[in-house]
Amino acid sequence: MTDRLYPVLLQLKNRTCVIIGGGGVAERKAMTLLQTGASVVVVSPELTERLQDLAQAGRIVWRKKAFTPEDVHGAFLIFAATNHPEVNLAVYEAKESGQLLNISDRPDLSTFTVPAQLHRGKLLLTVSTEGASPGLSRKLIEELAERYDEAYEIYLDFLAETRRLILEQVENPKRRRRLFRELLADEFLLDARRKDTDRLWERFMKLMREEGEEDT
Ligand SMILES: C[C@@]1(CC(=O)O)c2cc3[nH]c(cc4nc(cc5[nH]c(cc(n2)[C@H]1CCC(=O)O)[C@@](C)(CC(=O)O)[C@@H]5CCC(=O)O)C(CC(=O)O)=C4CCC(=O)O)c(CCC(=O)O)c3CC(=O)O
Ligand SMILES: NC(=O)C1=CN([C@@H]2O[C@H](COP(=O)(O)OP(=O)(O)OC[C@H]3O[C@@H](n4cnc5c(N)ncnc54)[C@H](O)[C@@H]3O)[C@@H](O)[C@H]2O)C=CC1
Repeated sequence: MTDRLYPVLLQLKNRTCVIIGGGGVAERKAMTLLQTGASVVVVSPELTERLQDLAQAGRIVWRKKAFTPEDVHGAFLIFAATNHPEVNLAVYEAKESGQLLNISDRPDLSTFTVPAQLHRGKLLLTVSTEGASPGLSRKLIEELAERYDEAYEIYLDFLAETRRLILEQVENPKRRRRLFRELLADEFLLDARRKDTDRLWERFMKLMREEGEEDT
């Protein structure tokens, strides 16, 4: 296997992301980009209603025009999402070296494709089929959404916080590892599901006490 795609998670805060096209696909990309804190620019003579609202509210910048090569200037990520394959190819030609480009109808020419995604607080699940079936990616994410419910948001916040405390307070590496592993026991998730944060923290304190005793 030497043609695999490599998954990465990009930090986009305040980075300029330029979307060429203002239809349904552009809208979907804009919505997920906005959640990252990216600066979103949309180049298109027309926009969907939702994109128009975002432009009006100042959440995206709208360049109301047909694409010209200088539109990609300064972009960290570029999305070519017009309904004209020749325009999407012109974006490909305009791309400067080092810029990352997604072309909605040409995964073969794209530097990256976008997976289907599910966020549960700090937990992110993604599914990709290397372009074989975006519909299947979406379907699998819907299945995962049932299994990995909203409780994971509370659970991940708890794991993040306890991890911080353990790294701060527990020096013995063996003990640390044991604690991290024990925090993955089902009962913590079940408490999170009951939204019982008091109980979660009681359990954690008990665990810390017991672990401390084992070492002495
Ligand atoms: C290669 C890729 C490039 C990219 O966009 O990055 C690409 C390409 C294409 N998509 C097409 C169609 C559809 N795309 C979706 C949905 C999504 N498409 C997404 C990603 C990707 N789509 C990348 C690969 C991802 C992977 O590997 O799995 C998702 C996951 C993420 C996102 O877009 O944000 C998002 C889930 C949204 C969600 O979770 O809600 C649906 C279903 C729906 O809308 O319900 C359909 C109709 C059903 C079908 O066709 O299967 C077509 C044919 C267009 C035509 O008919 O002409 C092409 C072009 C081609 O295949 O060449
Ligand atoms: N990646 C994906 O998930 C999917 C990809 N597709 C592909 O994505 C493309 C776009 O799909 P939709 O958003 O549904 O199309 P759409 O027809 O709803 O929107 C196209 C947009 O492109 C704009 N546009 C047209 N010419 C332009 C130009 N010269 N410069 C700038 N903007 C221009 C139009 O104003 C319109 O806003 C199609 O090629 C389709 O094959 C379709 C469905 C899903």
